[in-house]
Amino acid sequence: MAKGRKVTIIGTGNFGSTVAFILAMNGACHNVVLRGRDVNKARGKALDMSQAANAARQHTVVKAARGPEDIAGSDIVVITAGAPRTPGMSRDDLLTKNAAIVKKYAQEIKEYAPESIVIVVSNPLDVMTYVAQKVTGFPRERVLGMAGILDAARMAHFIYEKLEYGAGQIRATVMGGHGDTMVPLPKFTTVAGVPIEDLLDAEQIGEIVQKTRNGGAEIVNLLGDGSAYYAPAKSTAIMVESMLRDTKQIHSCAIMLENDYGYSGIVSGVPVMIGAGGGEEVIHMTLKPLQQERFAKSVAAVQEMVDKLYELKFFDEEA
Ligand SMILES: NC(=O)c1ccc[n+]([C@@H]2O[C@H](COP(=O)([O-])OP(=O)(O)OC[C@H]3O[C@@H](n4cnc5c(N)ncnc54)[C@H](O)[C@@H]3O)[C@@H](O)[C@H]2O)c1
Ligand SMILES: O=C(O)C[C@H](O)C(=O)O
Repeated sequence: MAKGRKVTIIGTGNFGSTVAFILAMNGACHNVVLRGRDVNKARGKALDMSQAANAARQHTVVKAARGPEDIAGSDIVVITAGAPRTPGMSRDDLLTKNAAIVKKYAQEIKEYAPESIVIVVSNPLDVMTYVAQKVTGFPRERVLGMAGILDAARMAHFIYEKLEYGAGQIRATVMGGHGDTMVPLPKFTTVAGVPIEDLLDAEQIGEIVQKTRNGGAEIVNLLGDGSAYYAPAKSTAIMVESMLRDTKQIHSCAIMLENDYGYSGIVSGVPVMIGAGGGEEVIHMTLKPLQQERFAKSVAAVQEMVDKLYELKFFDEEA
């Protein structure tokens, strides 16, 4: 029998479970594997989702990993393990805690699924993507971070709130890091092809940009005990399905920059063409000086956290 496509989700909390559920409901692949700290919990969720797939007449089977060896043969591995922030915290406050978790699982992926494509979602997203790329040593096209699709979806929603029309037709663009310095790009944003600058005034657009930057924190404050997961999980599933179906569509993703937008050796969010090979090509847009300046600020914020990890000797073999 031909080998089916296999997607492993590491971390079976709110985010990981929701990504797995979306993939199972869409029949995105043959196998979804849940790798969690608590094997019985992962088994319970896997059974529940496999039964849901049957109800949906889908062929996807969800299984729990009993140990790291069960991730072998994965086409794609999504790392969702890590603490979420709670009210009053910034994503950056999760740096050292989540870096250790991502490092552990990146080592596991390197050993057991060396041919896989890795999608990182744990926060702070850009630094965790950097950690996963350095620890696995995979080429940059096989280590991507998910954030830009989510941030653009939020921006689209806030545009809809102002306009009260156009839902589903709004194409927003956000680049830069997934933090307070992210760079929403109104000049690359349209409603059914109409530039938003023809529909909203500068003050309204400024409010949308600010709401987009604050989109994650708004939900953290409302939930009280964790962060958003429905829109993040759907955004991740879009990336997974783009790879499985080799769509070659462009999405904003975090990737190690190599002579892109004036930077090398640091991760940030940029438009990437996604296909069967992962992030197959970084797409270069012409930025205006103010946009370039904002992007530079965002890259510098990520670089600062990466430097902190080097100061802590985090990347040394024995650390
Ligand atoms: N990139 C994005 O846009 C985005 C969006 C939402 C959430 N996130 C991030 O995703 C991560 C997960 O969020 P969530 O809502 O699923 O949180 P959650 O608390 O529901 O689940 C966290 C998962 O990580 C695992 N985990 C925690 N500590 C661990 C450790 N020391 N070792 C191994 N596993 C450990 C838990 O067992 C659980 O499975 C967080 O870091 C959050 O900030 C990112
Ligand atoms: O805001 C968070 O901490 C989680 C995530 O990065 C988000 O944007 O929803």
